[in-house]
Amino acid sequence: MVRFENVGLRYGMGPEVLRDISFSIEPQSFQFLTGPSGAGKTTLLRLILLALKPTRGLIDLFGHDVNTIQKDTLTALRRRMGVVFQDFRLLEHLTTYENVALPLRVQGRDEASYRAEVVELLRWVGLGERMHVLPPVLSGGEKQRAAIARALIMQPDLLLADEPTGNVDPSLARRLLRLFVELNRSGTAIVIATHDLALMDQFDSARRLVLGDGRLHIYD
Ligand SMILES: Nc1ncnc2c1ncn2[C@@H]1O[C@H](COP(=O)(O)OP(=O)(O)OP(=O)(O)O)[C@@H](O)[C@H]1O
Repeated sequence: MVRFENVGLRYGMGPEVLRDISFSIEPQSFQFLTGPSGAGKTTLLRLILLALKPTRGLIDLFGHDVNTIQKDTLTALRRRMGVVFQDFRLLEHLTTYENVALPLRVQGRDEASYRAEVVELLRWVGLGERMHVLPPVLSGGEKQRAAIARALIMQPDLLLADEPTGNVDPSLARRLLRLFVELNRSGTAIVIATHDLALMDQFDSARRLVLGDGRLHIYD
């Protein structure tokens, strides 16, 4: 579903942050993306999300070359990807329920057609009791799970999560990992960017994409 061939990226006139990156993400696969701080994990995720264009090389996303993609195709491809940002990006004036339902509302869907779906997803992430409160009242871990639910409501083919356990204690990190593994078993491809070694060790059969010095090393 994602293929990079000799991709390079530099910001403005700066040095190349990513150099000759080649790899693929297969449907229903699970991988960690890791490497030291500043290695380019977020940059790589932003390339997949079409938030950045490569300076050189080829990126193929769901069978489309991102360099020649039309704007309407771009929107359709973005919809196939769910993303959990490092800083959650929840809207503070909307309840947990409303935040998670927002992508559906934006699509113009009628609330009656999705209410049960949103409630079920919120229960699945353990926020059944917190759906009517505003984000400032949620704990870090609850915000994290709300952000995950919002990324999942559109049933993406690919879920990208940037440091999803960065702000939670180890026991919640384990629960979140179980959530991602369960989701993967139901068919979603997953990329988790993290430098949490303990987290990766809990799922050591997962593929590891390791960034360092602008290059990518793959451990299957
Ligand atoms: N908008 C930008 N403009 C210029 N340089 C940038 C920009 N964003 C990131 N960089 C640089 O690109 C490099 C890679 O950054 P990136 O955020 O992708 O790394 P990371 O591996 O996600 O780091 P962390 O683990 O700390 O989040 C860093 O040297 C960073 O300073």
